[in-house]
Amino acid sequence: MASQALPPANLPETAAMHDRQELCLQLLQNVNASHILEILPSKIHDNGSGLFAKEAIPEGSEIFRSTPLVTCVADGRQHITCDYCFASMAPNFNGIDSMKPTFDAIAIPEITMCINCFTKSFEEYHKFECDALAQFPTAGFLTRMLYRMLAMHKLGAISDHEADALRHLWGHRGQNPYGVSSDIIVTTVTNVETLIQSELGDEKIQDLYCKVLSNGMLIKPPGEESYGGMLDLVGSLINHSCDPNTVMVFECGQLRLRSLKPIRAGDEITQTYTDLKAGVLVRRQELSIRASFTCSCIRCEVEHMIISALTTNEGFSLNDFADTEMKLINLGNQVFTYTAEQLEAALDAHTRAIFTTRPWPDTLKPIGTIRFCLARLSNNHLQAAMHALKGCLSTTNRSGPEWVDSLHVCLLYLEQFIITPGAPQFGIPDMRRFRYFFIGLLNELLMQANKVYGIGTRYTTAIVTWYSNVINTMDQPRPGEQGFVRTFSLSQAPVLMWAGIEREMGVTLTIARAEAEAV
Ligand SMILES: C[S@@+](CC[C@H](N)C(=O)[O-])C[C@H]1O[C@@H](n2cnc3c(N)ncnc32)[C@H](O)[C@@H]1O
Repeated sequence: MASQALPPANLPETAAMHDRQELCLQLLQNVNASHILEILPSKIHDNGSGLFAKEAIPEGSEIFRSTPLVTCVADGRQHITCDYCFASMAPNFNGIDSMKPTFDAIAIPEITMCINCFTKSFEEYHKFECDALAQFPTAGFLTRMLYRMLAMHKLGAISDHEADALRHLWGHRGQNPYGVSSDIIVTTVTNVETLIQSELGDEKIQDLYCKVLSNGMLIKPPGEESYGGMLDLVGSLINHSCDPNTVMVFECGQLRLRSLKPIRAGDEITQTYTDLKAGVLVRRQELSIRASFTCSCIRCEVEHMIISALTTNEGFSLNDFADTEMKLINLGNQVFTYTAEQLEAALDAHTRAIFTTRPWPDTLKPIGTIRFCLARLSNNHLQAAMHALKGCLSTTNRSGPEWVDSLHVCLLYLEQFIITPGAPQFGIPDMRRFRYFFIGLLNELLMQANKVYGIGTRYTTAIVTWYSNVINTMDQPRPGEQGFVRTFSLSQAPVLMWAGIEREMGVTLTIARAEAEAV
């Protein structure tokens, strides 16, 4: 049912979602939940709401599926990705074919769509959105989501309870949500109002824009750049932690929320709003700019203590450290403007500027990311494999999406080396050992990906195909067969030694843990 006024004014502006329990129940009824959930005052911060588990949820399970209120393709991908179903013409980053959907696209001004999707989107919003966006081709994805929501509102595609819920989400108006200044918000709103000819008026559109900026989330397939953005009403109620207990997966046009660890009845459900491959200072900076808060989760507090101790021992300041980390991240972002030698020299210069007596510790972020950059730039498969392995094993955090991502990228480099090893060199373990190490890690990737993303998703299906192709070429014992765990560990030791990685940074396979528990 269409709402004529968005949103109805039956509560003060400041009322949080949990103050409207009947609305909360309606929102939760509209998602396909596998576990009982509730919306209550957040335990993490003051005033706002949060999503809570009402019953225990095991690790690696689906919590709910929801169709987002609005989705939108990412900036720069408008001409290669369908702006309705997200099918993509772009090659995916790892070249696994089953991850690449195909479609018959039609290009309309500023975006591309599958033929069938065009008809559906025309009815839902395109009728009004298309001409408006053609006059504002530089609009970023969050602004395009605002256009879309206003077009949807005009066409009656936003229900009363959705409009009501939008009203009670946090918007950070006046606090530069997503780092967007008040001036830009006003200009954007004036543009949108003229182009879409919404009858809502400045104030309500500004409010809605701030809610889009504060609650819009990225759609990011595993291991790839973001495809787009979405606003999901229940998803928007999930607060941030740098040690989150859930992950959002976008699959078949739907948001799937999955548990990353066991969640007890009464626990608040959390997700990350930031890249967990960054260190605490950069994460806090990013969260403060984009989401207007300082994270004080346990992981942040512990990491902060470690860095503070380093600053005292090594004689540099927290600001020096944050600046250097930013410089290293920028090196990684501009990786293709360097040669491997130049990148190594820049890494060395930046880190020596603060760590004068010893190298940047291997487990301190963002060294893992830089090692992957070195792997990318290496024109020698052996060097690339060594850098990638060091990058992958530089973290002690061995679960969740970041670990899946690291394992995946590392395995691509190891596979290249195994296929084209080059002339044997002194100190390199024999290829048989390398293969056992590789298949053990690939099996680990499969098990971790199933847990994080769920069995049968596009990603895990592609990993299954990869694993099946490789396993056929392997000698026995294979993962799951008697003797494999021992063979893996005998193979891992010389590989780590060759790469100069401490033995204790090696991988304990999930199947090894299961085997040990069974004894
Ligand atoms: C997407 S909303 C989350 C739901 C929000 N609590 C509500 O009631 O609508 C994001 C906002 O919640 C607050 N928030 C989320 N996680 C937080 C955290 N860990 N610490 C402090 N504030 C947080 C911030 O104000 C952030 O901009």
